[in-house]
Amino acid sequence: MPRPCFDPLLDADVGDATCMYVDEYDSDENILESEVVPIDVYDVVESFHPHPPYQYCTPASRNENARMIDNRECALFNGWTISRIQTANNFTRLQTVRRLHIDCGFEAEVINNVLKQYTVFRPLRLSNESGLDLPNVVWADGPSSSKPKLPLHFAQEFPNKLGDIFNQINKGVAKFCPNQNCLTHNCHVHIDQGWEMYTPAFVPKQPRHTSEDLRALADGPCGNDCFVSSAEDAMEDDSAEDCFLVPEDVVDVLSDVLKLEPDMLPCYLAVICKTIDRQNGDSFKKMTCRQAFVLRKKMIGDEKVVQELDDKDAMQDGRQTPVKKRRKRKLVQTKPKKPKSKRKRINVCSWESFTITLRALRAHAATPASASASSRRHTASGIAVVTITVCAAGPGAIQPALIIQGVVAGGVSVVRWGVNVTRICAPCAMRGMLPILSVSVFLLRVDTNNSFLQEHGYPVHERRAYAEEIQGTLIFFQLNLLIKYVFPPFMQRFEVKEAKYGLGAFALEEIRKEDIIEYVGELLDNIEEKLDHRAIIQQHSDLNYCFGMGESKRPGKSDVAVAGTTVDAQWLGNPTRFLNDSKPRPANCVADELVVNGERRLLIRAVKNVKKGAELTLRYGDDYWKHAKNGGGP
Ligand SMILES: C[S@@+](CC[C@H](N)C(=O)[O-])C[C@H]1O[C@@H](n2cnc3c(N)ncnc32)[C@H](O)[C@@H]1O
Repeated sequence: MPRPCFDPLLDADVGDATCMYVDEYDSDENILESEVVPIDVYDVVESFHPHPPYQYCTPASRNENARMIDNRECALFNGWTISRIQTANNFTRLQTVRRLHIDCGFEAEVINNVLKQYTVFRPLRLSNESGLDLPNVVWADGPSSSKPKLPLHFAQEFPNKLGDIFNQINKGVAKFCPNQNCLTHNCHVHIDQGWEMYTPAFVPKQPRHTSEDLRALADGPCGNDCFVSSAEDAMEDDSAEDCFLVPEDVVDVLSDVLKLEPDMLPCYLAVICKTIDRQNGDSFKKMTCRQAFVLRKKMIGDEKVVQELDDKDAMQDGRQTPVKKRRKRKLVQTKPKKPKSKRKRINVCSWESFTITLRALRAHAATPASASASSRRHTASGIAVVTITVCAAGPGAIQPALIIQGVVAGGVSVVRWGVNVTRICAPCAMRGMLPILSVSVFLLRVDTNNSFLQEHGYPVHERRAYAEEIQGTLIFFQLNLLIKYVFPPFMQRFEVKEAKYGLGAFALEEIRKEDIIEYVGELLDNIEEKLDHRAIIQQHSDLNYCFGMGESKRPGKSDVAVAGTTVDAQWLGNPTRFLNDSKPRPANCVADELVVNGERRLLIRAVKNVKKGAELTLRYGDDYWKHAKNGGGP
């Protein structure tokens, strides 16, 4: 029955059309309470189709994957802009259309047909709630056929011991969200869809080589006390007394590393253990390759290796060819090899663009233990355990193709990446997919004697807090890099190398005026909270990668406690983090702030042509240096 409707705002009876009755009933269906709620009514045109609701996983660093597509890569839509990129809106629209074409694979003609009805194509994204179907956006009504679900068998259960290195690593790995737009571990969208355990957990590797195999594998001794040159003493290795001189904490590190890389050459093991800098009156300076060799032998046990390999053979024989004769292994003492000239040490990665990332990793591993940018290559006491997940990814495709794991010790990489990444990317490209390299990095700080804290005189409470955080604890961070056509255009054009002030970014080819690259990093929501321990590291290392947005667009200006106003490239970033201050000369780049798809982003834009080999620079501004003078850090 129609009831009169009184709008308290209008103080008038407005009839039935603009209000709704909300009634509460008792169990006998009598109205207990009735409320009249005014409602807004809009005329809906027949052609209106509301955009279906969708959800993003909310990334911690939403701008991480925003590769800007320039007109050389995609010139198709240039005519669509009113003028050259001048305004944030124009820019956003152009980027959006280019992504539709390049990243999402829509034909230019299809996009054109949809958009040509607009004189100037209208913003494709009007607000946070409406807009564009970007790749990897998870739709509320479930993934469409073009967005394959991650198979559930990726979920793995594994036993964990508290305090064990694998426990620590796996805690971080378990909830890593595979979405390239998402850097959140506990991303509820993916977890809701049963993707919690996307990344295979770290499990201890089984050794495949006996000690003597390792001697045979080494190309030659790396120095006088190398385990290879001491092969003649091999028989006495078991009772080698100098191994008892290795302190317990160093032995613990060795034992942890052996769980990750049981077949690592003792010379590399020694490098890692050497990074534990014991000053304060302790006589132990470094582990020798021979000590590492003997300790490995004691920990792993050659008989166990042989037994396990035989068991594995037996299992395979049982499964595949019952009649196949089992190959018996024997423990043999190999003859010592003739020492060759000094072995060429480590060739980590021949894939140049990836080396940049590795360099950054090494810097991370080393930073807290070093006093300045220039010395950090030499003083290092960290181990980074690196997982690289290579995903074959097209629109929405998120299946990891390969996982590479390894260890990077501060200053020295001890991983030999067994896989040429281009090989993996090639088939993706052939299938018309965009190869995406997604990198997760786990940095394990090993600073068991707090030496750097003591050295730098932190007050006791801070020391404890900091030590708790880093000592034997996993500092977990991830990098998601979108790599297209194997070499990402921006990485190809930059080179990070030694500059006047630490590392700097140098042009590998001429960079033209108005060329752009995004400054990416973690988008910090609450500066005061999140910069807590960063401040210590920044102050200590004298390096600050925070870039303030809003009023100030300079690195280091990070004291604005407003959501999303600082991009911190300390742990996540691209080579723009290495742009140094041009002072006192004018800079060749400036930073622009843009709102792209409703999110604040920073672009570094060349303001003049930059010649090949020249350093790319910015003006940090006086505030930055005032800040640094007053104790550095944010
Ligand atoms: C955003 S980082 C730039 C990359 C840095 N050079 C590195 O090695 O990682 C900013 C830091 O670089 C150093 N820096 C950059 N420009 C400088 C300049 N003109 N003079 C002195 N130090 C500078 C300062 O330590 C500053 O905190």
